[in-house]
Amino acid sequence: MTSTTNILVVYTSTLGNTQKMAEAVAAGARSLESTSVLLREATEATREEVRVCDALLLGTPLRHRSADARVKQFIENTIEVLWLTDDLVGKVGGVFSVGGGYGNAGAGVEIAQLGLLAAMAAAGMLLVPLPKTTPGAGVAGSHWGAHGRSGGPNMEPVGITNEMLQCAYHHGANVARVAVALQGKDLMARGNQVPSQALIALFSGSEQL
Ligand SMILES: Cc1cc2nc3c(=O)[nH]c(=O)nc-3n(C[C@H](O)[C@H](O)[C@H](O)COP(=O)(O)O)c2cc1C
Repeated sequence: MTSTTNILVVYTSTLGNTQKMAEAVAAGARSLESTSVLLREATEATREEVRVCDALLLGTPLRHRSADARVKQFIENTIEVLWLTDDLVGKVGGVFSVGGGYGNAGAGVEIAQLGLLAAMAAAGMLLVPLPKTTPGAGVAGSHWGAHGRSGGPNMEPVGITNEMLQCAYHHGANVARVAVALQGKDLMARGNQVPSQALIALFSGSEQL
């Protein structure tokens, strides 16, 4: 009997574009037979949902060259605490984002995506990049993850394209494939000292660990 691989997709969205990317990412993860996929808004997702998943796909709208505050809050409430308890070591991670664009500097895509990946790396997660072989990568690949651009040349809202959604779909499928391949394996060395219960309690707030 094949076991189920749990994929958690977390995002936030105000205008709906990041939600579309998240739904495409989730559809890609669902395209594998042995996955169970949970799509959650960042303010709704719980620490327990993150603790029990095998892979986390985290998506954000860009806000002033950085992640949206709701996604940052999600990181503080979940990844940061589970970093202390080592519950995320060896889980698989991937990221996606949406921005309005504006400017050849990429409007902060790499900085924002790397910020999300840094939180995952600190927690010991295995990060899945976005190779340029990915369909749609020519318009929606940053190498770090899938990125949709919702704005036109003058920041007018034009929405994201099917090609961008296609890229998000394949990124979701890639992350899920890696998680399925690693299912049940514990590859990372252990044995370093864990933080004190007092420190864990200080960081963990009211939600039960
Ligand atoms: C206050 C504010 C700051 C923004 N900063 C950026 C930015 O730094 N880079 C960028 O590409 N887009 C930026 N945008 C554009 C949004 O990322 C874009 O509208 C995106 O589609 C929002 O995601 P949503 O459609 O899921 O709500 C900003 C939008 C707002 C309202």
